[in-house]
Amino acid sequence: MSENPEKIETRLTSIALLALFSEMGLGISQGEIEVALQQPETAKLPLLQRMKSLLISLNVKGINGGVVSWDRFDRRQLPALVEYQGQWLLARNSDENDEVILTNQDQTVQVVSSDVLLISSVLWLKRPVSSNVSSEDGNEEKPAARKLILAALFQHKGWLGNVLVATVVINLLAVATSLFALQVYDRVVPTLAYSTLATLVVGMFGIVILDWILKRIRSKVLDSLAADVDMRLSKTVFQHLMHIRLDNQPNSLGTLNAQVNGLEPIRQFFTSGIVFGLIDLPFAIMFIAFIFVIGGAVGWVYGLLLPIAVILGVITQLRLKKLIKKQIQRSNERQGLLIDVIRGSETIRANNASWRFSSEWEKITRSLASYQIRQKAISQLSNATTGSLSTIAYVSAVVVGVFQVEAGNLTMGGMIACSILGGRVINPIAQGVQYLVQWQSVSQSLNMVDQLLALELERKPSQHLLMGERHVASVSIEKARFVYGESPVKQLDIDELTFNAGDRVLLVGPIGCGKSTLLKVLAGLYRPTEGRIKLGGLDLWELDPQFVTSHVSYLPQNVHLFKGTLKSNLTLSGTVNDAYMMQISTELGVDTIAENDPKGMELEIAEGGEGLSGGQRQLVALSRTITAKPTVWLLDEPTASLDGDSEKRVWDVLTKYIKPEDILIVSTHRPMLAAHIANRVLVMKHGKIMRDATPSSMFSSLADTPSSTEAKSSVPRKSLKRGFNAI
Ligand SMILES: Nc1ncnc2c1ncn2[C@@H]1O[C@H](COP(=O)(O)OP(=O)(O)OP(=O)(O)O)[C@@H](O)[C@H]1O
Repeated sequence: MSENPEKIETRLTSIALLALFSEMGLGISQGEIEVALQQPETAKLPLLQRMKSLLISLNVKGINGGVVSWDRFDRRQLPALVEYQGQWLLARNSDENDEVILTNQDQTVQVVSSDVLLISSVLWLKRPVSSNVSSEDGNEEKPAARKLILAALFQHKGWLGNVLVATVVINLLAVATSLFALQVYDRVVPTLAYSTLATLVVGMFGIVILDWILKRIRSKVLDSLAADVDMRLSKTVFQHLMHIRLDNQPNSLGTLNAQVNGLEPIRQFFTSGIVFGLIDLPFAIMFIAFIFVIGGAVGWVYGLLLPIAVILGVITQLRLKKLIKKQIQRSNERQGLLIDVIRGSETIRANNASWRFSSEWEKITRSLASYQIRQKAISQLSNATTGSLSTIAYVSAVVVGVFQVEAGNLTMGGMIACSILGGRVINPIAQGVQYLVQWQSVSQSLNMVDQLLALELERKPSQHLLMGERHVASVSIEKARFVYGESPVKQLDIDELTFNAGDRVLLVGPIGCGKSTLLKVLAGLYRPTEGRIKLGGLDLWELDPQFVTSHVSYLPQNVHLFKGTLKSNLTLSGTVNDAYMMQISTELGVDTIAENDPKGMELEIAEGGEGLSGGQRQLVALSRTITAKPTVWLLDEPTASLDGDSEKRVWDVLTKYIKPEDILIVSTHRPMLAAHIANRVLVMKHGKIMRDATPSSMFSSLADTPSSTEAKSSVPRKSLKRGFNAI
């Protein structure tokens, strides 16, 4: 849409903007706004562009905004500025539903009925809900993913117990190695007592075998534990994903993908990593105590290494925090772009737009690479420093040991035993530092999974679900409003509408008027933001979803087929009788798709339905809908991709299978062919029902009403103006 200069006579004042900015929590003074408003180059710009440059000059970023007419504005998005009696005034919600509180320029307030604002414009600004990995104020959502992991691990406390015992024994065996060295150097070497040596060697041999067995058992237990935890978590997350409210799904596929896949690093960290860390680290402290016992002051060397290494790990972690957050965001953007490009490859080629996506890809990859290089540099610095610290600790321990030997506090054997034990201290400490560093990525992944788990489900898990009547005799709408996400524009605004058994309804109206939205809301795919949808007198959202889907069938405008066979796509729900499916498919002409293929109904379908034409896909979807035997048929442009003959055939088949008591609602831009089965026509505009009449009274004028240019041009210019995305 090109932006026509909008002739907004009403002057934006610093007082009105100040009031709105303070409501939004933006700390901007009136003086700053005055200066920004007085810039001559912006004075002649259309309102939205002016607002944009105003925000830029005020250095305010990340704000969405737009201008809409009051009757399409979602009032829950107040406060906003409303054009009223030649002034922009701050409007806030009042306790009374039909009233709005306006703040005048002189700071007095007036309460007006929302009806008086019907023709007013609304200028709304909003900070988008942060899609960041964690909230800026650190006020994180409850750690659902952490809880899930701990619960999954806790379920295996028997296994964890075994691992614990094995690790304790393995560590104690390490003490035996150092005692072996102590005995050999102090007892065997001075006296050449070979029998003692032989006994010690036999003992050590047994210890080595035991150590080998225990380590094998431990790794097997941990691997199967990890696999089990992974399975449980993936199942929970996938189940959640399958039941998220559709109108609540994140817009970014890259983010969604990362949220689902975020479990991988978490699982690895929590199972193998943390189990080792939790057990090995306390043992490192125990070994330091042993070194104190054997080598006295030598113990201080390792005692000092531990806090230094922990400080190093914490500092590294803090340095990585912001970097990893940005890296994940960029990586999600890249995944989203990739998915978009693969899906839209034909459009990209046809429009010669590859360069645009290539340059976007390069831009993201470049910044991602720079984050990765910086992240690697920080991690490697930490690894190298830990390595050097370990060597310094070893050398220092030897030097201190020499003085201890000189003072007669330590024998040669004791010194070697201390060195062996020192190695057992250094390893877990170095590992601990690595875990601290890894924690940043793991914690970001945890936040991603948390965000996914925080998305509202279609039905609350604890909700008591109702089962309706066997026959659904009516579908009704009561004061239903629907808005997409954070949008301030109501895409559905219907006070009362009832469909009764036997209704055959044509839904017509200009593009984007809300026909598909209405069908999705009626199908229970989108939950109305306000109001209710009733199925057979019961609230659709309190009914068992299986009951809803067994009565209501929705045919989407854009048909999606899945990887599999033609048959598996026709019988998607898995509850369809094969003979019935074949009968419907033959009547619709779906069987002709497989006619020339030796595989017949087992014809392979690629991801997204590749391999079938648009019309063929529509026939497959229609077949699915008819075989579902619904009571309420919601068809969104059912014949848009079909030729004249196929369209006629589809209507004949539909007429045959729709029972007299069923309810049929069809959204269409080509009403004439469907008109013969309709007994009611609804005309929509701006999410509202403008006319509800019989076909006979409507069709004489329909040719130039609903989807025609007249309908489009009759949209008041002010009703929906442009918005802008976060800048
Ligand atoms: N997922 C979405 N997020 C945000 N806005 C949306 C979304 N889907 C649709 N809209 C907006 O909602 C409005 C109604 O869309 P809808 O698809 O219901 O129109 P329609 O009458 O079915 O159009 P058409 O005749 O072209 O199919 C449009 O203005 C559209 O921009």
